[in-house]
Amino acid sequence: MMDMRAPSGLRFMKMHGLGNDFVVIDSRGGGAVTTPALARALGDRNRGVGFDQLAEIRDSDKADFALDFWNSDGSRAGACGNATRCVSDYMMTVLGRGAVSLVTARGALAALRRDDGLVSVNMGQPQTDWADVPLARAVDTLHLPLPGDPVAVGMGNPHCVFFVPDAEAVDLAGVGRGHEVDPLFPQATNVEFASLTAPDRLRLRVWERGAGITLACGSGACAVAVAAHQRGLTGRRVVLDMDGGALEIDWRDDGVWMTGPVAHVFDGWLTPAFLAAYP
Ligand SMILES: N[C@@H](CCC[C@H](N)C(=O)O)C(=O)O
Repeated sequence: MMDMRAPSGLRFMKMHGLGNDFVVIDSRGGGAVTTPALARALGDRNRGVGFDQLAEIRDSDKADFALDFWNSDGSRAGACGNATRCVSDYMMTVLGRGAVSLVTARGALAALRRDDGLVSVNMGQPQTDWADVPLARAVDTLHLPLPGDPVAVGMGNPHCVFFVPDAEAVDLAGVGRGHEVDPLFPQATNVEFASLTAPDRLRLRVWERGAGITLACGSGACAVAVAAHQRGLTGRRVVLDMDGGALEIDWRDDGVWMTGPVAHVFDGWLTPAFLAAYP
């Protein structure tokens, strides 16, 4: 019988930000362990643990830690705002601090815990040039040549933002995948449908690249806030109401700040047998 007091295998943490859920592996002090096959297997909600994204914490000589992101289909993601907030909160506890620095594929980021317990991350400046999103050819990112007149914004990952009269009425499951793989986005894209509900508030529903419909998307919320301001719909500070709850976005001179709740739900151990099956 397995001794539950002395688990073997690989430890993981299960976290979420507004229901956007994550498996987090802390690989500091060792080598990276995630492969596309392991991410896909772990992301399976029936045969694995299940998650929208996997985040792997690694050592960094430039910041407190580095973070790599994987989607549940096994693909890599350059940014994940909600996982960044969750892992930063964990690292602030580990390091006994109220603020941390980190490095992701997009570069150096900073996070802090506010007095009200909510966690903020500076996601950096948005990428509004077509080549940086990236798009397949030179077009106006504020008015893409696609039906629905969407906006393209990069937040370290690509976003295609549609402003619609009523986000609730969109058949997200029906149209999401088609937009995700639109040839204008050579690396595919996250897809957002947003409607203005107040001068500083939007309702947002998200189809994520590599994960499908999720309850919330941090980088998506940032992209929508940037697009809404660029289109003259809002100021620089807005609240985004998603299926899993609300995020505050503030596009400041030093970058796009995102603030919201985080949750560390449980820890577990991946068995040696599971790990051996998905090298
Ligand atoms: N949930 C995330 C975004 C995750 C990455 C995305 N699916 C991609 O492939 O770019 C967030 O909170 O930002």
